[in-house]
Amino acid sequence: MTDLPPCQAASELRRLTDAALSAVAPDGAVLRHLHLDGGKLTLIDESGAPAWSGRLDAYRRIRVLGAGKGAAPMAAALENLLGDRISDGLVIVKYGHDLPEGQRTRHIRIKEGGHPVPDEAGAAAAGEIVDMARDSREDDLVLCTFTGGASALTPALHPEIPLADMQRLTCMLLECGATIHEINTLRKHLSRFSGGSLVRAAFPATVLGLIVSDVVGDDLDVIASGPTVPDPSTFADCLRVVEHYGLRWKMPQSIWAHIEGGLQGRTPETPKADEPAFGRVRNVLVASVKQALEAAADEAARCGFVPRILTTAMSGEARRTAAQLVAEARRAQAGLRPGDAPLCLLAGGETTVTIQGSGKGGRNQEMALAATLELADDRGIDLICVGTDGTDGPTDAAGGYAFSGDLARLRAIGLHPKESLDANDSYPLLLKAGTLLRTGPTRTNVMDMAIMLVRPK
Ligand SMILES: O=C(O)C(=O)CO
Repeated sequence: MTDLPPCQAASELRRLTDAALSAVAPDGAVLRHLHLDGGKLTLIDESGAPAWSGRLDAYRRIRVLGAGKGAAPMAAALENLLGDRISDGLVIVKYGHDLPEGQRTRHIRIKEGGHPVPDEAGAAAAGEIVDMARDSREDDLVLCTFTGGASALTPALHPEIPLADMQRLTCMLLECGATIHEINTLRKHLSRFSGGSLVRAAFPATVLGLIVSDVVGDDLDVIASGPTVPDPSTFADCLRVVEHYGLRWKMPQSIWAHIEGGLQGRTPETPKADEPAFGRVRNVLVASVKQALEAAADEAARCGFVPRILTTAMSGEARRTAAQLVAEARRAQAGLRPGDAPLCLLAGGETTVTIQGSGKGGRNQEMALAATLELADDRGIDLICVGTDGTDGPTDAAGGYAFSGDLARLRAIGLHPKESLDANDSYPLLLKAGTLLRTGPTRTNVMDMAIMLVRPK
């Protein structure tokens, strides 16, 4: 692998990225929102105000239940905070996302399951969590930790739906272009875990939900399919998704029969906001891409840049979004005079890639490659595109860099950026160019970030 181009921008961009990632580490996020003071536990909401507090000795049992790619460090943080006061717990993570040896939890079991396609291990563990929730009493406190990835990890399916059918439906949903809101509308109606069902199972216990967002808009009912959140969606919404993507005659019969049962009032709806169990629940968003961008912006200001957050809802086809970001950077640059402080423009969200080729890459790598092509004749604009979970697409990279004027160098070393982009083959090119970003798995997930540094021409 070639070394990174000798570019100050690369180390500046990496520094801002690291600041952003540490701000949304899920363990730190838990500890910012739960305080223990003289036996009194307080949950702090998004605005910094107390959302709930209670004395630990008022509870017979304190249990931790959760799922998601970043749920293990959250569980560890709860154990560090509450120690032996935690009676037991079970958290499901994606394979490979358990805690490292030596940092394992003592009271909370961590089990691994399949993601993005659910598997037997996830189904068994999710069923076990639902059973634990059901076993709750009024004097139990249930602490729930959820991050992205949890929906696939918790297929506690209604009994008439075989796991193989859910696996087939998951593949169909992932391939048809459905949004996460649409996919999770279906998931919420198929699992006894999701769409507020965990709260229904745990009633009359007190439930505190600690949630890390990997969803544009941070809708709590959508993140992880909202196990502790009332479900505003209905079976009629499921039907709309099924019809919109032409799935009615392709989808497994058992799943259609379940939805049809719901439409005809034979299958009960998911729990809604007026269900009494939600009177005993507090949910708090403990980390989101907004916090990540704010931390990067603060670090940028410390480094002498004038930061500006463009959006926390970046979306669209990766290569087009990259072009829009570059256009925004050029507009900002046009307003700079020599000697002005450089700018740092930040965007968070999640783009998509319509796959046309058979190459290797991910959303962020495609954005970086598309931006490199865009920036051929520019000067003073550099950017980084980062998947905050550290694994962009099916690769071991988190994303990539794009430096203005770098295209000529890439061509000189025999690379063909346009052809690689068209083949969705960004990974090998960025690797050879030395512009691939590798962070390793970060154990958090607040979607993607693009950070641009803009200097006067
Ligand atoms: O539902 C999930 O598991 C997601 O990844 C989105 O939060």
